[in-house]
Amino acid sequence: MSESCGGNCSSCSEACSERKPESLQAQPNPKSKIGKVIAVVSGKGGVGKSTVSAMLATAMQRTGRRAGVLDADITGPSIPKAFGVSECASADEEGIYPAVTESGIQIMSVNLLLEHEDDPVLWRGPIIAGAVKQFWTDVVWENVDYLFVDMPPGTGDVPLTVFQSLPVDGIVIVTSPQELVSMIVAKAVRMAEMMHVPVIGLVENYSYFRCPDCGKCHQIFGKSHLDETAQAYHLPVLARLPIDPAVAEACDAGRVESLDTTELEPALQAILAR
Ligand SMILES: Nc1ncnc2c1ncn2[C@@H]1O[C@H](COP(=O)(O)OP(=O)(O)OP(=O)(O)O)[C@@H](O)[C@H]1O
Repeated sequence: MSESCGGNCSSCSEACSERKPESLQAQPNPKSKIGKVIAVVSGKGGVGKSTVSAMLATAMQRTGRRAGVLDADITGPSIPKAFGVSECASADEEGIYPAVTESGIQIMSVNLLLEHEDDPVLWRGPIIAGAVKQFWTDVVWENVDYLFVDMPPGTGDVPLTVFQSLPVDGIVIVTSPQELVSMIVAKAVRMAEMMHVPVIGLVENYSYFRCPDCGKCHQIFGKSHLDETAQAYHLPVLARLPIDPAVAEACDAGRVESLDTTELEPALQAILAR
């Protein structure tokens, strides 16, 4: 240790034995109060990750706890539309305020900062990652018990930034039957291990379609391989959601909060057990 050591390793380049490992975690806005942070991830786009994030937040809000959704899917933001929120976020010298949905869920998305929601976001990776970090550091999350982070698909810049900068308490992996599920889960599990974040479990979307006439279930995308994968990685299957035209309609119409979330109850319980 140098004689002039002030105990601040971040402003010192000396490789002394007292050097403390630096945390890359960002401080939230001083006005924010956030309980647990749950990341919702998928291997590729379109498997229903945003829908599952929105439905989990809806289910959580229904328990009387306060939910929030941080839309980290900057180039494909779908959270405001699913909740039917179109007004811009407001801001003052204390920070940016999330939009609040009909049932009181706080949401923040790049779409709430754009003049027109159909404006494309043509930013490079580091800028996108920086914007997501700002959704943590600059946004005033008011007493959110569970903040769901709708991640962009895959393992790029943004997921890395989220796992390094936010204190993520657990990951929910969303898959679909037609994916190479074992590879997708393997990648997510490896990423979670490297980031020291526990995986809460797996949600399979588009699992089956129940015929409205005869009630028979059809596996439209073929046989699911989720059970074998879940066993191999010692992970629980938290839910299997059917292909349901009502889900697509509700999300398109901005009424995700009107959906029945009973099927997600085991996922909710597993999250609450964290
Ligand atoms: N179980 C379901 N039944 C019917 N439609 C669904 C279901 N889940 C999702 N959808 C619809 O599929 C579309 C894609 O879903 P969503 O946006 O949630 O996917 P995503 O994985 O978040 O995609 P991306 O990562 O590309 O944003 C949406 O229109 C949504 O309403």
